[in-house]
Amino acid sequence: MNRYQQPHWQEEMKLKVDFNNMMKGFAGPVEGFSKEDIDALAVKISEAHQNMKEKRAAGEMDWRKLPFEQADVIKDILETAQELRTWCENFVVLGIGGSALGPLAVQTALNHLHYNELATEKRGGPRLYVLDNVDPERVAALFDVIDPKKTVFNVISKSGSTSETMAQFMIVYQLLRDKLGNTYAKNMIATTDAEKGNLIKIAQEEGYKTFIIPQGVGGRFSELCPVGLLPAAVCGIDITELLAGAAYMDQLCEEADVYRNPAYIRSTLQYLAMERGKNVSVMMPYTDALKYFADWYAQLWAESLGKRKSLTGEEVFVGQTPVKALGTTDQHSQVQLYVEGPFDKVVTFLGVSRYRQEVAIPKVFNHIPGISFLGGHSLGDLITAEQMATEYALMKAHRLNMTIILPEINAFTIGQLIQLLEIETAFTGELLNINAFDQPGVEEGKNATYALLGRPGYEAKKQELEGRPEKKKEFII
Ligand SMILES: O=P(O)(O)OC[C@H]1O[C@H](O)[C@H](O)[C@@H](O)[C@@H]1O
Repeated sequence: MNRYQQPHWQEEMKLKVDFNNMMKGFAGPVEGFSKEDIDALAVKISEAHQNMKEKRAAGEMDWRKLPFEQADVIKDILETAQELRTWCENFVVLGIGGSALGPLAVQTALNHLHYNELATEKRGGPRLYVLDNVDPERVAALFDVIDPKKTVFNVISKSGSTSETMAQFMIVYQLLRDKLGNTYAKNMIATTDAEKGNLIKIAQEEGYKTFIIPQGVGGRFSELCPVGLLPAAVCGIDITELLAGAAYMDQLCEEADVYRNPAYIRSTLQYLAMERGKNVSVMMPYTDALKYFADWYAQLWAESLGKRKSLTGEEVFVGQTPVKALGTTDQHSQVQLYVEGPFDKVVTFLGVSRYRQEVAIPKVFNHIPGISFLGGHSLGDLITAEQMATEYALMKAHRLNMTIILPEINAFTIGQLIQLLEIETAFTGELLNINAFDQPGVEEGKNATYALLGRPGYEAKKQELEGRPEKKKEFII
């Protein structure tokens, strides 16, 4: 029996949403929304719920099945991870966007925060590197610090054709062949679509271990399939707990009543905020462990909701610009803007009730009142007080904000958070009447890259790129 079936564990580890001033009457002054505002959307909400059901039945949202229906895949992942942990010192993800941000977010949340700096015997597993760019300096620098023979490269691409990932793959392929000869395939794992793209074909021809990204699971919704589960398992994260947390949240989000469904209520409030011109959604965790969750959320929210056309073809130009912030760090950088700048933001804080480790501030310098008040508290007290103070400052300035509270950071709560934000994003897409699962704006850029690099068959596209220089610009200054 896994833990999501245990009621005490569920309740104790359940994520909570504090609406701060998003809802009138809950707390604080006036800016938030009333029950009447929400109830006025009752028809829309019930249609959106119905549409979600239909899409799920049609297999368009199979990421919701991931916490429940992958027993064979999980077995394969766990066995592979166990074998790799006996010899692999570095596990390198080659991927970008949805094929990189989830592994990075989960790793940072659930493994040691200075993980990659620890000696192997203390870590009890390989270092994880997520190479999500084609910056030549960064790629070259990786090869300075890893021994390719003791490294496994996990090339991840849903489409199997993303230029950045394929370029990285080609570089690693050559490197491994040069260093390891014909045995190189054991250092390569491919995670991709069962049919689409070049990667699956190469993987099969070259004999790589392969994991499949299921149909109906788009890149930015793929953390809980082998995309995220394999790197997590290899690095010692309890993926069963991660999935149990997601399953638990998924069940809570089956609820049709908006007031009882955590994803629907957050979606509805965001939708109302967008209607009032709140075009920016800030995600601000008060823990370094969730720093990269803000990056993962940024892609999820931006690509899913930033759309020109509605489902019925009208030009709507909707979406909310996601902003990544970190508490307390960005209190000293961005919060001035949030409190006094334009009234165009909704801030979501990610708070933690119990930090996994505490550090006491010693009672020293008692004769200096300006700092002696800190002595005797813990850093956990300080960061929590600063989070509450920022919520208060925003409320006082009538700025919309809400808080998702994790009882503590563990695989079960992280699984919940992933599922909550994915369902919230999909449901917001329904409220906005747009397709939350495509990204036509990005495809255009991908095609333009092919054209600029002269990929055969894209000459026609190249012609379309009016005004784009075909050669590197001569910079004048
Ligand atoms: O996983 P891949 O097919 O390589 O795609 C990687 C990324 O490519 C594009 O930028 C898409 O807009 C993203 O949604 C996707 O996550």
